[in-house]
Amino acid sequence: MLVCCYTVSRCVAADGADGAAVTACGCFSEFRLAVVQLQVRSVKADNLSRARRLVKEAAGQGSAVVLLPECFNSPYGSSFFSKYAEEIPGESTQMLSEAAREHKVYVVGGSIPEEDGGKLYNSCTVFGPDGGMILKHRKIHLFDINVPGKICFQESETLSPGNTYCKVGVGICYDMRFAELAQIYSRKGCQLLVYPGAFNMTTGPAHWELLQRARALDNQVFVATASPARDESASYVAWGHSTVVSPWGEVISKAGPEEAIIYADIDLQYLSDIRQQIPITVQRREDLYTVTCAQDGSS
Ligand SMILES: NC(=O)CCC(=O)C(=O)O
Repeated sequence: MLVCCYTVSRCVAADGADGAAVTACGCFSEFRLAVVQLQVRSVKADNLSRARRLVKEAAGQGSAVVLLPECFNSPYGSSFFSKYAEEIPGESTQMLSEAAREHKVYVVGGSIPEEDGGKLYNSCTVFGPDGGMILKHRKIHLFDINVPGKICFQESETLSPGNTYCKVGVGICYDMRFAELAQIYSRKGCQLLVYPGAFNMTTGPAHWELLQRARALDNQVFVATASPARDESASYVAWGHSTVVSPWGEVISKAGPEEAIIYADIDLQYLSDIRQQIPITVQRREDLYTVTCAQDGSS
Protein backbone atom coordinates (compact mmCIF):
# COMPACT_ATOMS: atom_id res chain seq x y z
CA MET A 1 0.00 0.00 0.00
CA LEU A 2 1.65 3.16 -1.06
CA VAL A 3 0.63 5.21 1.94
CA CYS A 4 3.01 3.04 3.84
CA CYS A 5 6.11 2.30 1.84
CA TYR A 6 7.27 0.64 5.08
CA THR A 7 9.19 -1.54 2.80
CA VAL A 8 7.39 -3.49 0.19
CA SER A 9 8.01 -6.82 1.82
CA ARG A 10 6.71 -5.78 5.23
CA CYS A 11 3.27 -4.65 4.14
CA VAL A 12 0.58 -6.76 5.69
CA ALA A 13 -2.60 -7.65 3.90
CA ALA A 14 -6.05 -7.63 5.46
CA ASP A 15 -5.84 -11.39 5.83
CA GLY A 16 -2.57 -10.98 7.68
CA ALA A 17 -0.45 -12.43 4.88
CA ASP A 18 2.87 -10.67 4.93
CA GLY A 19 3.86 -9.38 1.52
CA ALA A 20 0.47 -9.99 -0.08
CA ALA A 21 0.15 -6.31 -0.72
CA VAL A 22 3.40 -6.09 -2.61
CA THR A 23 1.89 -4.78 -5.81
CA ALA A 24 -0.29 -2.53 -3.77
CA CYS A 25 2.79 -1.11 -2.11
CA GLY A 26 3.90 0.03 -5.49
CA CYS A 27 6.01 2.70 -3.83
CA PHE A 28 5.41 5.28 -6.53
CA SER A 29 7.49 8.29 -5.72
CA GLU A 30 4.90 10.66 -7.17
CA PHE A 31 1.17 10.26 -7.25
CA ARG A 32 -2.03 12.26 -7.06
CA LEU A 33 -4.09 12.06 -3.92
CA ALA A 34 -7.77 13.04 -3.96
CA VAL A 35 -9.66 13.84 -0.77
CA VAL A 36 -13.43 13.60 -1.09
CA GLN A 37 -15.30 15.85 1.32
CA LEU A 38 -18.63 14.12 0.94
CA GLN A 39 -21.93 15.63 2.01
CA VAL A 40 -23.16 12.84 4.25
CA ARG A 41 -26.91 12.69 4.70
CA SER A 42 -29.41 10.36 6.32
CA VAL A 43 -30.10 8.06 3.35
CA LYS A 44 -27.33 5.48 3.28
CA ALA A 45 -27.92 4.47 -0.34
CA ASP A 46 -27.50 8.09 -1.43
CA ASN A 47 -24.25 8.41 0.53
CA LEU A 48 -22.92 5.30 -1.15
CA SER A 49 -23.91 6.31 -4.64
CA ARG A 50 -22.51 9.81 -4.27
CA ALA A 51 -19.28 8.48 -2.79
CA ARG A 52 -18.99 6.12 -5.74
CA ARG A 53 -19.58 8.91 -8.24
CA LEU A 54 -16.96 11.12 -6.57
CA VAL A 55 -14.40 8.30 -6.55
CA LYS A 56 -15.00 8.02 -10.30
CA GLU A 57 -14.58 11.78 -10.73
CA ALA A 58 -11.35 11.75 -8.71
CA ALA A 59 -9.99 8.84 -10.72
CA GLY A 60 -10.83 10.72 -13.91
CA GLN A 61 -8.56 13.52 -12.68
CA GLY A 62 -5.61 11.14 -12.49
CA SER A 63 -5.73 10.29 -8.78
CA ALA A 64 -4.03 7.11 -7.64
CA VAL A 65 -5.39 7.28 -4.09
CA VAL A 66 -8.86 8.50 -3.08
CA LEU A 67 -9.65 9.24 0.56
CA LEU A 68 -13.20 9.40 1.95
CA PRO A 69 -14.38 10.92 5.24
CA GLU A 70 -15.08 9.46 8.66
CA CYS A 71 -18.56 7.91 8.74
CA PHE A 72 -19.10 8.38 5.02
CA ASN A 73 -22.15 6.12 4.94
CA SER A 74 -23.85 7.45 8.08
CA PRO A 75 -24.47 10.73 9.85
CA TYR A 76 -21.94 11.09 12.65
CA GLY A 77 -23.57 10.68 16.07
CA SER A 78 -24.08 8.08 18.78
CA SER A 79 -27.76 7.70 17.89
CA PHE A 80 -26.88 6.69 14.32
CA PHE A 81 -24.07 4.20 14.74
CA SER A 82 -26.10 1.07 15.46
CA LYS A 83 -28.68 1.83 12.77
CA TYR A 84 -26.09 2.30 10.03
CA ALA A 85 -23.63 -0.34 11.23
CA GLU A 86 -22.63 -3.18 8.93
CA GLU A 87 -20.44 -6.18 9.06
CA ILE A 88 -17.27 -6.08 6.99
CA PRO A 89 -17.60 -7.21 4.25
CA GLY A 90 -21.01 -5.65 3.72
CA GLU A 91 -22.86 -3.26 1.45
CA SER A 92 -20.60 -0.24 1.97
CA THR A 93 -17.29 -2.06 1.73
CA GLN A 94 -18.58 -3.91 -1.33
CA MET A 95 -19.13 -0.55 -2.99
CA LEU A 96 -15.61 0.56 -2.04
CA SER A 97 -14.12 -2.61 -3.46
CA GLU A 98 -16.04 -2.25 -6.72
CA ALA A 99 -15.17 1.43 -7.09
CA ALA A 100 -11.47 0.71 -6.48
CA ARG A 101 -11.46 -2.10 -9.05
CA GLU A 102 -13.54 -0.28 -11.63
CA HIS A 103 -11.41 2.87 -11.54
CA LYS A 104 -8.06 1.21 -10.75
CA VAL A 105 -7.34 3.33 -7.70
CA TYR A 106 -6.60 2.81 -4.03
CA VAL A 107 -9.63 3.75 -1.98
CA VAL A 108 -9.13 4.68 1.66
CA GLY A 109 -12.72 4.20 2.69
CA GLY A 110 -13.01 6.84 5.39
CA SER A 111 -14.86 4.93 8.04
CA ILE A 112 -18.15 3.24 8.70
CA PRO A 113 -19.80 1.99 11.86
CA GLU A 114 -18.85 -1.68 11.90
CA GLU A 115 -20.79 -4.38 13.74
CA ASP A 116 -18.83 -7.41 14.86
CA GLY A 117 -19.66 -9.92 17.55
CA GLY A 118 -22.29 -7.71 19.17
CA LYS A 119 -19.92 -4.71 19.38
CA LEU A 120 -19.70 -1.58 17.28
CA TYR A 121 -16.49 -0.08 15.97
CA ASN A 122 -15.57 2.94 13.87
CA SER A 123 -13.62 1.25 11.08
CA CYS A 124 -11.63 2.28 8.04
CA THR A 125 -11.00 -0.16 5.21
CA VAL A 126 -8.54 0.31 2.36
CA PHE A 127 -8.94 -1.30 -1.07
CA GLY A 128 -6.40 -1.71 -3.85
CA PRO A 129 -6.94 -1.31 -7.60
CA ASP A 130 -7.76 -5.02 -7.85
CA GLY A 131 -10.68 -4.53 -5.45
CA GLY A 132 -8.97 -6.49 -2.68
CA MET A 133 -9.10 -5.23 0.89
CA ILE A 134 -5.63 -4.27 2.05
CA LEU A 135 -6.44 -3.46 5.62
CA LYS A 136 -9.01 -2.57 8.22
CA HIS A 137 -8.26 -0.08 10.99
CA ARG A 138 -10.61 0.30 13.95
CA LYS A 139 -10.44 3.70 15.60
CA ILE A 140 -8.28 3.16 18.63
CA HIS A 141 -8.90 6.39 20.54
CA LEU A 142 -12.60 6.93 21.06
CA PHE A 143 -13.80 10.51 20.95
CA ASP A 144 -14.89 11.18 24.53
CA ILE A 145 -14.66 14.86 25.40
CA ASN A 146 -16.51 17.44 27.43
CA VAL A 147 -15.89 21.13 26.78
CA PRO A 148 -18.53 22.71 29.06
CA GLY A 149 -21.07 24.84 27.24
CA LYS A 150 -19.59 23.84 23.88
CA ILE A 151 -19.46 20.15 23.14
CA CYS A 152 -19.85 16.91 25.02
CA PHE A 153 -19.48 13.76 22.95
CA GLN A 154 -18.97 10.22 24.21
CA GLU A 155 -18.25 7.74 21.45
CA SER A 156 -17.63 5.11 24.11
CA GLU A 157 -21.35 5.07 24.97
CA THR A 158 -21.90 3.12 21.76
CA LEU A 159 -18.54 2.19 20.23
CA SER A 160 -15.69 -0.05 21.29
CA PRO A 161 -12.09 0.86 20.52
CA GLY A 162 -9.91 -1.12 18.18
CA ASN A 163 -6.87 -2.54 19.90
CA THR A 164 -4.39 -2.75 17.06
CA TYR A 165 -2.83 -0.24 14.76
CA CYS A 166 -2.06 -1.13 11.20
CA LYS A 167 1.11 -0.99 9.20
CA VAL A 168 -0.06 1.75 6.94
CA GLY A 169 -0.54 5.23 8.20
CA VAL A 170 -4.26 5.25 8.95
CA GLY A 171 -5.89 6.88 11.96
CA ILE A 172 -9.47 7.99 12.46
CA CYS A 173 -10.20 11.53 13.63
CA TYR A 174 -9.48 11.66 17.39
CA ASP A 175 -6.55 9.28 16.71
CA MET A 176 -4.83 12.31 15.19
CA ARG A 177 -4.44 13.88 18.64
CA PHE A 178 -2.11 11.09 19.72
CA ALA A 179 1.34 12.09 18.54
CA GLU A 180 2.84 8.73 19.50
CA LEU A 181 0.70 6.86 16.96
CA ALA A 182 1.93 9.11 14.16
CA GLN A 183 5.49 8.68 15.39
CA ILE A 184 5.18 4.93 15.33
CA TYR A 185 3.74 4.98 11.82
CA SER A 186 6.52 7.18 10.56
CA ARG A 187 9.19 5.07 12.28
CA LYS A 188 7.74 2.11 10.42
CA GLY A 189 8.27 3.95 7.16
CA CYS A 190 4.90 5.57 6.45
CA GLN A 191 5.33 8.67 4.37
CA LEU A 192 1.69 9.69 4.18
CA LEU A 193 -0.63 9.59 7.17
CA VAL A 194 -4.35 9.66 6.41
CA TYR A 195 -7.02 10.63 8.93
CA PRO A 196 -10.65 10.43 7.92
CA GLY A 197 -12.16 12.72 10.54
CA ALA A 198 -15.15 14.77 11.57
CA PHE A 199 -14.03 17.57 13.86
CA ASN A 200 -16.76 19.93 15.04
CA MET A 201 -17.44 23.64 15.23
CA THR A 202 -15.64 23.98 18.59
CA THR A 203 -12.47 21.95 18.11
CA GLY A 204 -12.34 22.28 14.30
CA PRO A 205 -11.36 25.95 14.10
CA ALA A 206 -9.05 25.60 17.09
CA HIS A 207 -7.19 22.37 16.41
CA TRP A 208 -7.90 20.65 13.06
CA GLU A 209 -5.22 22.32 10.93
CA LEU A 210 -2.79 22.75 13.82
CA LEU A 211 -2.82 19.02 14.60
CA GLN A 212 -2.24 18.07 10.97
CA ARG A 213 0.63 20.48 10.62
CA ALA A 214 2.11 19.27 13.90
CA ARG A 215 1.91 15.61 12.89
CA ALA A 216 3.40 16.45 9.47
CA LEU A 217 6.24 18.54 10.83
CA ASP A 218 7.13 16.30 13.78
CA ASN A 219 7.42 13.29 11.53
CA GLN A 220 8.34 14.92 8.21
CA VAL A 221 5.48 13.17 6.42
CA PHE A 222 2.52 14.15 4.28
CA VAL A 223 -0.74 14.26 6.23
CA ALA A 224 -4.21 14.17 4.67
CA THR A 225 -7.56 14.56 6.40
CA ALA A 226 -11.02 13.93 4.95
CA SER A 227 -14.04 15.40 6.69
CA PRO A 228 -17.69 15.13 5.80
CA ALA A 229 -18.97 18.39 4.30
CA ARG A 230 -20.71 20.67 6.78
CA ASP A 231 -24.43 20.18 7.29
CA GLU A 232 -25.76 22.97 9.50
CA SER A 233 -28.96 21.00 10.11
CA ALA A 234 -27.17 17.92 11.51
CA SER A 235 -27.10 17.11 15.21
CA TYR A 236 -23.28 17.07 14.97
CA VAL A 237 -22.01 19.80 12.67
CA ALA A 238 -18.72 18.83 11.02
CA TRP A 239 -16.06 21.47 10.51
CA GLY A 240 -15.20 20.36 6.95
CA HIS A 241 -11.92 21.80 5.66
CA SER A 242 -10.37 18.55 4.49
CA THR A 243 -6.69 19.28 4.11
CA VAL A 244 -3.38 17.98 2.80
CA VAL A 245 -0.17 19.11 4.52
CA SER A 246 3.39 18.63 3.26
CA PRO A 247 6.37 17.36 5.29
CA TRP A 248 7.46 21.00 5.52
CA GLY A 249 4.27 21.71 7.47
CA GLU A 250 2.64 23.71 4.67
CA VAL A 251 -1.02 23.34 3.75
CA ILE A 252 -0.90 22.29 0.10
CA SER A 253 -4.61 21.76 -0.46
CA LYS A 254 -7.67 22.65 1.56
CA ALA A 255 -11.44 22.49 1.13
CA GLY A 256 -13.97 24.92 2.53
CA PRO A 257 -17.03 23.64 4.39
CA GLU A 258 -19.01 22.39 1.39
CA GLU A 259 -18.88 19.15 -0.63
CA ALA A 260 -15.73 19.12 -2.74
CA ILE A 261 -12.84 17.06 -3.99
CA ILE A 262 -9.41 18.46 -3.28
CA TYR A 263 -6.23 17.20 -4.92
CA ALA A 264 -2.59 17.10 -3.94
CA ASP A 265 0.34 15.84 -5.96
CA ILE A 266 2.44 13.88 -3.51
CA ASP A 267 6.17 13.84 -4.24
CA LEU A 268 8.10 11.54 -1.96
CA GLN A 269 11.41 12.89 -3.26
CA TYR A 270 10.43 16.22 -1.70
CA LEU A 271 9.97 14.39 1.60
CA SER A 272 13.44 12.85 1.30
CA ASP A 273 14.92 16.26 0.51
CA ILE A 274 13.41 17.74 3.66
CA ARG A 275 14.67 14.86 5.75
CA GLN A 276 18.17 15.50 4.43
CA GLN A 277 18.02 19.23 4.98
CA ILE A 278 16.67 18.97 8.54
CA PRO A 279 17.84 15.49 9.55
CA ILE A 280 15.82 14.97 12.74
CA THR A 281 15.07 11.40 11.71
CA VAL A 282 18.72 10.50 12.31
CA GLN A 283 19.42 12.95 15.12
CA ARG A 284 17.12 11.44 17.73
CA ARG A 285 18.75 10.69 21.09
CA GLU A 286 17.41 7.19 21.47
CA ASP A 287 19.92 6.75 24.28
CA LEU A 288 17.79 9.27 26.22
CA TYR A 289 14.21 8.67 25.02
CA THR A 290 12.22 6.45 22.70
CA VAL A 291 8.66 5.63 21.68
CA THR A 292 7.89 1.95 21.90
CA CYS A 293 4.98 -0.13 20.58
CA ALA A 294 3.09 -2.26 23.07
CA GLN A 295 2.41 -4.85 20.40
CA ASP A 296 3.31 -5.79 16.86
CA GLY A 297 0.36 -3.83 15.53
CA SER A 298 -0.77 -6.11 12.75
CA SER A 299 -4.39 -5.63 11.77
N1 LIG B 1 -14.99 12.06 15.40
C1 LIG B 1 -14.03 12.48 16.18
O1 LIG B 1 -13.20 11.72 16.65
C2 LIG B 1 -14.02 13.95 16.45
C3 LIG B 1 -12.71 14.40 17.09
C4 LIG B 1 -12.73 15.84 17.40
O2 LIG B 1 -13.61 16.60 17.04
C5 LIG B 1 -11.61 16.37 18.18
O3 LIG B 1 -11.67 17.55 18.52
O4 LIG B 1 -10.66 15.64 18.47
